[in-house]
Amino acid sequence: MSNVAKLVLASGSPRRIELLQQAGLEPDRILPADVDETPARNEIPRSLAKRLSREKAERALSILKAENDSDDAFILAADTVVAVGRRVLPKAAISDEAVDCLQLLSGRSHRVYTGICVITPGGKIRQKLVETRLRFKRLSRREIDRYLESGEWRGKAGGYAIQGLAGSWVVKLIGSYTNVVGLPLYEALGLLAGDGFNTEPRLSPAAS
Ligand SMILES: Cc1cn([C@H]2C[C@H](O)[C@@H](COP(=O)(O)OP(=O)(O)OP(=O)(O)O)O2)c(=O)[nH]c1=O
Repeated sequence: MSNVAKLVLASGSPRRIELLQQAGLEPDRILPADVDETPARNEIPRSLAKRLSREKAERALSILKAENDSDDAFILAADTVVAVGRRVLPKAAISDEAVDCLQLLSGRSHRVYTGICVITPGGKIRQKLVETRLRFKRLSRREIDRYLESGEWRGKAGGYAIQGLAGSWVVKLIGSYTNVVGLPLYEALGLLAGDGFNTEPRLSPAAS
């Protein structure tokens, strides 16, 4: 199957680009879509992730439409939320926020939700919500302080990045690992393929 359609990733997250590349896909265009990520009153974490992924995809669509460039585009957007019960953890911007998150996650179970949204060239909207459950080991104050020095927490939901140092804190993970990093590959490719986008990897001979 050949692809005449193009893939537009509605995200500024380098992790999402890398994950798509890992699956052998290269977005034709990257269109970061800025949306207000504040949870609505009483909004539960899974609903937030789903709503924001759709808003990001719709924002990208309106940009493409304004440029008259939406006809052959599959738009893919995602939003990742880390939660303890109904509580949504912030995307840590300052170290105090990261400390609060890490103290809360220490020795506890939590969930990571990623909402994914695909808008097809015909304007169909497909959504999925993927959940991963994790448990971290207990973190000492010293471990948290060392982690802060790494800077890996910056801009990450829940104040950690599983693909870095925090990977060694995982006692248990149930579900999709790539979901935690920001884009559940199995489900995202499934949504794209379900509407006719060719998700076969574009292999380069030197790939290792
Ligand atoms: C929990 C976790 C999150 N993250 C990242 C993925 C996302 O980039 C970020 C969650 O924020 P998001 O709002 O989902 O994404 P973003 O603002 O970085 O990018 P965009 O809205 O443009 O798509 O946290 C990791 O990289 N590793 C992890 O282990």
